[in-house]
Amino acid sequence: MQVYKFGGASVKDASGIINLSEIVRKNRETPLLIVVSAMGKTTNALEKLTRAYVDQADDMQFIFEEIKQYHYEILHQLFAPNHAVFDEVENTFVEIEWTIEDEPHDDFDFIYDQIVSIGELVSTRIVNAYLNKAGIASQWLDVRGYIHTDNTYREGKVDWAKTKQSIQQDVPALLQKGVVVTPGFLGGTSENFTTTLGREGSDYTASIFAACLNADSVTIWKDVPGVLNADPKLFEATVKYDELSYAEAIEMTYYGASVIHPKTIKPLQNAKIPLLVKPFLHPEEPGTIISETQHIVFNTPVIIVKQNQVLLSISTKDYSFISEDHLSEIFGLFASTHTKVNIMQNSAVSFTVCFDDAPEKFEKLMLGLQPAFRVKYNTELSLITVRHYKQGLLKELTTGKIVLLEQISRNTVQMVVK
Ligand SMILES: Nc1ncnc2c1ncn2[C@@H]1O[C@H](COP(=O)(O)OP(=O)(O)O)[C@@H](O)[C@H]1O
Ligand SMILES: N[C@@H](CC(=O)OP(=O)(O)O)C(=O)O
Repeated sequence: MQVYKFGGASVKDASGIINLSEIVRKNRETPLLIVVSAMGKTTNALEKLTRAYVDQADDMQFIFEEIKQYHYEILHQLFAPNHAVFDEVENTFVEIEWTIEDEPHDDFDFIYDQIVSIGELVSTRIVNAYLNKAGIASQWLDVRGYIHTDNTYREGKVDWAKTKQSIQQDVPALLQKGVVVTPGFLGGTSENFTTTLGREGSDYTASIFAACLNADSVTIWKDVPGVLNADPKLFEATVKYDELSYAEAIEMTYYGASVIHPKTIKPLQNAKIPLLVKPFLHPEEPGTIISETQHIVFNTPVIIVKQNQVLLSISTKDYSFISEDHLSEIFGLFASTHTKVNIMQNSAVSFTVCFDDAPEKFEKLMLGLQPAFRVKYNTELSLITVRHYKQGLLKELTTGKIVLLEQISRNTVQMVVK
């Protein structure tokens, strides 16, 4: 069997959904499970709605209406007005209505998951209905009953044993009857609440199903020809890799190559399942294949840029050395605020650390650090990582920029620049 994953960009409008159905139609020789993300930028819009609800902002209803309108316009282009999918979508939106009618309570992350998950619940119902309308037998699977997580809302941790058991129990039989369509990005707790797996987590969903079902391959359909040596939105001349090893792909995603979610590779590597990254607009092209292969010579360096970074310098107040005890206290705060360290460096009296700017986490971090340490920080920075680097390229990348921190190893250079 195979797993396909279609991201937001591929289902952003009616023609995207028609294109998806054509890709599926041409590839139905083996059983197929399809993971779909929210349409276009719906998750961003639902995040805005969650914020507006928690703040009880005046524009809350307006934001919600815009989200509904966007989906209904697409529905009208794909279905006759009396089609049953209209009720299915309406009923899903009603779940948000019920949530936002009540006063918001304290647990922002819980509220976030209950509202933001609607994006995938709606998109998959639309895709499933369209496949059936196009003559491709398809069933909708509620992923929340199959990917079991703990209750770490916004970053659900998968209970692999339970997940494997549920998926293996039901999904193979469903796949015999036709295509199975399921939401990406979501899981469910033992109390039947919805969780999300972290932003852009639908790639990970595809990888979880593939590992549990021992799939022949996973294909993620993207708006790019495959994995490129850099983000084409930031660099003009990019080169596609025909082939990558799991090891290289896991490094690239760890450093921030957003084309694949960082958690995607491990389950596939463990089960030796190849991952294909292919262009949804040119499905006949080979894209990039990521597999066990070892012997790839990198003539083209990989460039990864993470924007919106903070560089925080933490020093003792009395010029005493930064000790292991200090580091343990500092790391404790990073762990408790769920702040992932992207790069770090220490000197005698200071410890410097770079991470993604997330205002709520940053505020909590500062509150924890300020009583014991002196802290200075810079924001709006970029973290540039170059793998398989060449000296000339590093110069080119930093021309006109101030390098605030640099780290070099045999294969990788990382620079925090302003
Ligand atoms: N190394 C890279 N190769 C290809 N695309 C990249 C790379 N790094 C970043 N990207 C970006 O990833 C985007 C595709 O990922 P994403 O927007 O998450 O797709 P989807 O919404 O379909 O999951 C591309 O449009 C591109 O801008
Ligand atoms: N819709 C979610 C999950 C996801 O993976 O989306 P996409 O496949 O469009 O990156 C998000 O935007 O975070």
